[in-house]
Amino acid sequence: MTEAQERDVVSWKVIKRLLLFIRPHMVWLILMVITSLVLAGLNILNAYALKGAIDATLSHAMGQLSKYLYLVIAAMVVEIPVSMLRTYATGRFSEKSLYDIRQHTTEHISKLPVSYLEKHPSGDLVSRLTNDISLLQGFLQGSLSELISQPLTFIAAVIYVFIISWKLTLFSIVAVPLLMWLTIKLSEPIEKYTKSQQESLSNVNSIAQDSISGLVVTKSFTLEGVMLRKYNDAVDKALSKALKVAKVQAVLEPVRAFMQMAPFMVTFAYGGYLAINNQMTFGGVLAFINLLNFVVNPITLIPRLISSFRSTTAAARRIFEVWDEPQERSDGKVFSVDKNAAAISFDNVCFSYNENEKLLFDHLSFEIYSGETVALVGPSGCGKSTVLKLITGFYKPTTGRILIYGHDMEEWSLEGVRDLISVVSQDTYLFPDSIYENIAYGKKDASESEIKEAARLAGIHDFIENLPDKYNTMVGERGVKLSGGQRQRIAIARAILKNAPILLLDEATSALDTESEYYIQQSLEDLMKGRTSLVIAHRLSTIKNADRILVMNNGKIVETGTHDELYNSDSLYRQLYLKQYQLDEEANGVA
Ligand SMILES: Nc1ncnc2c1ncn2[C@@H]1O[C@H](COP(=O)(O)OP(=O)(O)OP(=O)(O)O)[C@@H](O)[C@H]1O
Repeated sequence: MTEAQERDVVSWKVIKRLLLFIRPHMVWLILMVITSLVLAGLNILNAYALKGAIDATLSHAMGQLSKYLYLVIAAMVVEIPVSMLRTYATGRFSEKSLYDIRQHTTEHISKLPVSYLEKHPSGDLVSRLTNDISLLQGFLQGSLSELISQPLTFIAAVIYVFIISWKLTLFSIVAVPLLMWLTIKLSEPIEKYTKSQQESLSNVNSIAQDSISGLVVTKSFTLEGVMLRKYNDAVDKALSKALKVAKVQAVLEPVRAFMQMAPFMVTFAYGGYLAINNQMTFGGVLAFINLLNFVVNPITLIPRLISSFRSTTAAARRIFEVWDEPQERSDGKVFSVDKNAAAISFDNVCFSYNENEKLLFDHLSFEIYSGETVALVGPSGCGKSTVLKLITGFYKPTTGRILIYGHDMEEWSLEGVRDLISVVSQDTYLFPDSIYENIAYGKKDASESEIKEAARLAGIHDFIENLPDKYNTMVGERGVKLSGGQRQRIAIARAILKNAPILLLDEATSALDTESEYYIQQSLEDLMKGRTSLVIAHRLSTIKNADRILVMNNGKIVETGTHDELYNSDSLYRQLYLKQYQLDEEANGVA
């Protein structure tokens, strides 16, 4: 099989998969095709009536003429409801199918593992959801029904023109197969170009999204020019691919125009000759010319249909790539919380993000008991945040086990584990929604009083009440209208509302100034009461009160103890503490 043939087989497989997915709406597609065929049939009927009417007029047969007139009126009466039905069926089929495709894609994305989401720019996924789905839209709204109905119309029209005059038919469409072959060959690169054009557009989207979400940083470092250049480079690449597609389409245009005009030129010349020599009636020639549209149009549509088919295949493949990504597992059980067992236990856990890479955790073992507050410290990059990603099941240990309340993580359902955990991190994400909703996300079906109580405990209620829209105040993407401390408090209120037994704090106060940090620390300490807490603190001064401090280095726990125990010994903790103290002093001195 040649490369081109292999590509065609793959393309058909992609279209077959698309059609199988949207088969619940096939009845509307079938209706769309049937109504298109009826309309085509009516056009042929009109051509037949035209032929009859002209021949009747030329032979002064009044009775015959009125018979054909009634036929045209009857055709019109049928045509009106049928075209209405066709328009509705087209809309219903395409919109319902697109709805399903969007739903399935979004749902699949929401179930993708964090490892996939961390490796793929979100702009790329957004682009697949928007640009690629728009390409499918064009196909489903028009090209697909044409792809099915036009060949049928063509066959019906060819049969009728053959009946009128087989000689004229052969003469007029003799060059068409050659032109069709030429079209198919010329349009082959379109699929490849469209795929890379869509990939470039994804890149444009990613850069745009990153630039917008990082706008504050961009401006503060006066990097607008750099970002703009990056963006323009990406747009230029997408443009050059788009122009390549346009070039191929432009080359196809003269072929299309020739395919459209040539049969008419032949018919005028040869049909006129046959009529003058009484081998055909004038009505027959006129009907032939009229019907020729139904022979020629499907053929001239071929370049556009092939081009649409190829673009659609490229877009569908990009969407299926997402569908084929393995989802997070959804099996496992929900166990009851056994407070006698360690809440979290790492048993000889080995882990690295990428295969063949040095182990980040090398037989890491520790336990955190129910009700304990444990701090995890260690040099930057030693894997503290990764410990949290393993506890929340975002990543799996390469070897070893993680136990939650005595049960292997592998036996737990991931949702079950996550329901037991509240995470508050320095990178507080607020949804582009109201403050009320942002807190309410902590608990399904939370009542208004519960939400306000959580806000009160987080020390943010009074602030919210003083806002013009109070709890209905909208927070922009990432909560740009709020200070770091206010965002942090909303996140804490959300965690309070969730009321999970395990609390994971990932440098939750590191982004705040000392004063805000002090107040938030109070709220966090309230939140920690009666829960099992694992705290990663950037500022070691904030974890002095932890029941135990685990010091991690080179993938293992190297020291364990209270602040006093560790500080008063010759420990890595003491070194880290003193170094930070020195850095803080220097920073304050500069300030
Ligand atoms: N998704 C990822 N894919 C590949 N490597 C990663 C990923 N996330 C983190 N790493 C790497 O794993 C190592 C540990 O990262 P982690 O964020 O867990 O460290 P940390 O101790 O929390 O660091 P810090 O104190 O600086 O926040 C780092 O070398 C980091 O580059």
